[in-house]
Amino acid sequence: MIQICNLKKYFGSNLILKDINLSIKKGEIFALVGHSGAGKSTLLRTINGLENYQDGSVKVFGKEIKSMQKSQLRDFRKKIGMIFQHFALMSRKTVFENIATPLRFWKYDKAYITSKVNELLQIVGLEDKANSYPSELSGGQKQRVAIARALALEPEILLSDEATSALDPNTTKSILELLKKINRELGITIVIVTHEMEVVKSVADRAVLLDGGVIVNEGSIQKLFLKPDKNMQKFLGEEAIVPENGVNIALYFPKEVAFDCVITNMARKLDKDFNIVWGKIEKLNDSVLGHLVINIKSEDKDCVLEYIKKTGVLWEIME
Ligand SMILES: Nc1ncnc2c1ncn2[C@@H]1O[C@H](COP(=O)(O)OP(=O)(O)OP(=O)(O)O)[C@@H](O)[C@H]1O
Repeated sequence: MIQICNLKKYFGSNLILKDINLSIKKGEIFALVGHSGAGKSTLLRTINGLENYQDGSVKVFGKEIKSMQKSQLRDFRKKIGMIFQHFALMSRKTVFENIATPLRFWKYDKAYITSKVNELLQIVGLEDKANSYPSELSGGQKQRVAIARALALEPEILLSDEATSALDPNTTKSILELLKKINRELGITIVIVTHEMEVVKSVADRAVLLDGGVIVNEGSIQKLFLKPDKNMQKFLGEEAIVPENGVNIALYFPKEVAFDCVITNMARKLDKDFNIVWGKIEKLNDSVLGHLVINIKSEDKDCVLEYIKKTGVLWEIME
């Protein structure tokens, strides 16, 4: 659905996106992740033609954005909704009118607008706020209005630029649930820009990690988080503090073995002592992942590794 090849984007003489390659499938929730200034928003905005690009290709629905005429671009943008961190609502208009704005622009008839806006209010759970003004709403409610407005023209893609960054954790959770519902029930492909790991973990199917305009990691959420590589570890700020004696082994439990009693079975079978240095279990989208670091005596290394290899648990020696 979205195909980006060898994309280069300059602002003046500064190269901001450096040879980006990625492809986003229909129906996915895809995240562009990275620290501030990594180029996430710029990359997102090339997808709906809000930013131009100097080199490479950005194809959406099979069409190259750079080669679209103005009128083609207008029709194309109709199929792509967008939401922002600060909602971008019109303060002098009611919730109803905010949501109706794109429909009025495209000159839909009155009856259709009324029924469409009411349907959208129901989807986002704001049936009782049609006549309220944005200033009378909480942050989460404002974002719901913005989502309803973004869905008004029945887009195939929804772009979300830090849509939950200004919200508290509980509101973030409810907005993410809404985005998941929209993805699942309306079949809309969603591309999310975020610097919040919790957002990526709870909704995305796949992600790319951007650093200085370069994709430094990519793949399914399970792949990125199950056994984070050096780039992911740096981004996550996870600095493992481990004992200096013996051998430290990091264990990663994929969902297939997440609930197996691997460690207690190993201790019983091998009759070896080990320390648990640290561990965590977390929810990734709809699956569960465990991560544990153990410390063993150097002389036990071979037999412990031999045992672990048979369990399906991923492992690495921490140097
Ligand atoms: N209109 C612009 N003109 C010049 N430089 C820009 C413009 N927009 C963005 N940049 C620069 O491009 C780089 C990437 O910005 P971008 O907003 O895409 O990053 P980001 O990863 O989305 O970060 P943030 O979350 O802080 O917005 C930054 O160095 C920024 O200063």
